[in-house]
Amino acid sequence: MRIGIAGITGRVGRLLVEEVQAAGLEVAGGTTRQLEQASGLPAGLKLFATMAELATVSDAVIDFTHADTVVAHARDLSAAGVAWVLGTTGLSDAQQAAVQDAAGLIAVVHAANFSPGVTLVRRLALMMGQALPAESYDAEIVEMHHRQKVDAPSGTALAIGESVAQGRGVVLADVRESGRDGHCGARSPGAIGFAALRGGQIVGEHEVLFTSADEQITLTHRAFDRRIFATGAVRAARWVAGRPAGLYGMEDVLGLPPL
Ligand SMILES: NC(=O)C1=CN([C@@H]2O[C@H](COP(=O)(O)OP(=O)(O)OC[C@H]3O[C@@H](n4cnc5c(N)ncnc54)[C@H](OP(=O)(O)O)[C@@H]3O)[C@@H](O)[C@H]2O)C=CC1
Ligand SMILES: O=C(O)C1=N[C@H](C(=O)O)C[C@H](O)C1
Repeated sequence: MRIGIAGITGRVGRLLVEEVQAAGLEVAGGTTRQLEQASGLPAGLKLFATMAELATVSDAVIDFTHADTVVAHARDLSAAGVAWVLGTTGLSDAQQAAVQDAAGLIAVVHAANFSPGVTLVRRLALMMGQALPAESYDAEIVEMHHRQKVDAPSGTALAIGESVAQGRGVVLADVRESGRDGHCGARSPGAIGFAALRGGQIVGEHEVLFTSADEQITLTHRAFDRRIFATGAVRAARWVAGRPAGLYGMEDVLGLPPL
C-alpha cells in the first residue's frame, strides 16, 4: 500500500515517514512548499508541490498540515479517488463542509486526535454529559500545547466539547464559552467552557472538569510523545483502504460500538 504524506516536513509529517515504513507500507512521497530547501528527510523521498501530484502516486494520503490547505486537498483527493486520513485542526465551517463533501466521493477518516486514549476520553465525556445535569455540574475543558501551535482551542478540546454537548443533547456552538477575559460576566448556566494554554514543547494535554457545589470529577489525557498521533494515523490509513466513500472517525478505526 502506497501512503502519501501531506506536510512531510512538519512535526507529525516527519514521524509519519518513520511510522509508515515501520508498518511495512511504502512512503509514496510527500508535499512541501519548500521543494528546494526541505532538509533532514531520508534520501530518495519523492517531494511534490501539490496534493494533485501526490495523489497520482498514492493509495491513501495522511494529511497533517494547516486548515488553509483543506479545501484544495478535498478537491484534489476527490478528483483522484484517493482515501484521505485527515488530522489537521482549526477548520472553519466552510473547510469542515469541504471535508463532508469529499466524503461523498472518497473514504475520509477525520479525527482531531488519533490517539486511542483521547478516543476513549471522548466517550467518557459523552457519558458524563449524559449523567451529570448541566444545571448542577459546570463543564470546563482545559488544554495545553507547545508554543508553536497556531489554533485554539485545540481540535481535541473542541471534539471533547462536542461529546459533552452530545451527552447533554445541546449544540456546542449554542453553549460554548471560550477565552474569558476582563468583565466577561458570570458563567452562563449550561455553558461548556474552554481555556487554552501554550508553552514550551508540551505535546498535548487535555482536562475535562465537571464541577458542582459539592464535588468535582476530572478526566485527564496527556500525550507524552507525538508519535502516538502518527501511529494512530497509519493504523487509520491501513483500515480505510478499500472502504466505501464516507466520513469515518477514530472510533470506527478502533472498532468501538456506536453509543
Ligand atoms: N489529529 C491529530 O492527532 C493531530 C493533529 N495535529 C494537527 O496537525 C496539523 C499539523 O501539526 P504539526 O505537524 O505540529 O504542524 P507543523 O507546522 O510542524 O507541520 C505542518 C506542515 O504543513 C505544511 N503546510 C502546508 N501548507 C501550509 C500552510 N498553509 N501553513 C502552514 N503549514 C503548511 C508545512 O510544510 P512546508 O512548510 O514544508 O510546506 C508544515 O511543515 C495541525 O493542524 C495540528 O493541530 C497535530 C498533532 C496530532
Ligand atoms: O497541534 C498539535 O500539536 C496538536 N493538535 C491536535 C489538536 O489540536 O487537538 C492534537 C494534539 O493535541 C496535538
